[in-house]
Amino acid sequence: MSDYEYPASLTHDLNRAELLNHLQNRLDDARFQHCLRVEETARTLAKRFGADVDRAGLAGLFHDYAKQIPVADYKRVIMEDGFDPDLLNYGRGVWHGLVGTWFIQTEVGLTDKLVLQAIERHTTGDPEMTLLDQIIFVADFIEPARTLDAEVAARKAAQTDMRQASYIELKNTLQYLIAEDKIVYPKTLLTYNAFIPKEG
Ligand SMILES: Nc1ncnc2c1ncn2[C@@H]1O[C@H](COP(=O)(O)OP(=O)(O)O)[C@@H](O)[C@H]1O
Repeated sequence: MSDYEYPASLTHDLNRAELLNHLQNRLDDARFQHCLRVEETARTLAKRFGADVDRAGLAGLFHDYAKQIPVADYKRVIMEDGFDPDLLNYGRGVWHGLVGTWFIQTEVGLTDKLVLQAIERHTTGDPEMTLLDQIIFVADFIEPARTLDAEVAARKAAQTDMRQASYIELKNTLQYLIAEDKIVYPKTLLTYNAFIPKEG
């Protein structure tokens, strides 16, 4: 198993064992293992594209911290802590990124804005996604346990082109949501428009 330590400036002095303990308090083992794989994948992508490896690893490790928090807790935080009430029309799939960072700040104490932003954007995307944001967005989609056609195609694209890899993921997510008659958080559509390859 990987054993990366992160700079105290990013973790507020939490060592790796303490970080993993926080994750394991909130996640079942399958989801925890996924987080470790996304950490590894994010670090690889960050090295490949010259992004901040520690921020990528830490954001990858914590991206799904809030994935299994009870719906009632989310609803309370959305209603009481200044979130857009429109979020109540969506579910945990959308909340664990956009609202999940509230739990990460409150319970773990991580405060690095770039790490939190990458986690915030990892599910819905954002038209303004930075390279670090794209790395977390894509790492979640191409970690080694992902084997669907679109995931394999995105992994191949991510050898050279993070915007193309992000685009493949965005297209797949929208196709999936529509095929399954699921509600679409509109920011993903705006992100798709921003990432669609330009002609010529
Ligand atoms: N724009 C969106 N609107 C509604 N649901 C979405 C949107 N984008 C992603 N989702 C759904 O949210 C869930 C969590 O997505 P994601 O974070 O990518 O998966 P995971 O956390 O399992 O790696 C998935 O079911 C996904 O289809």
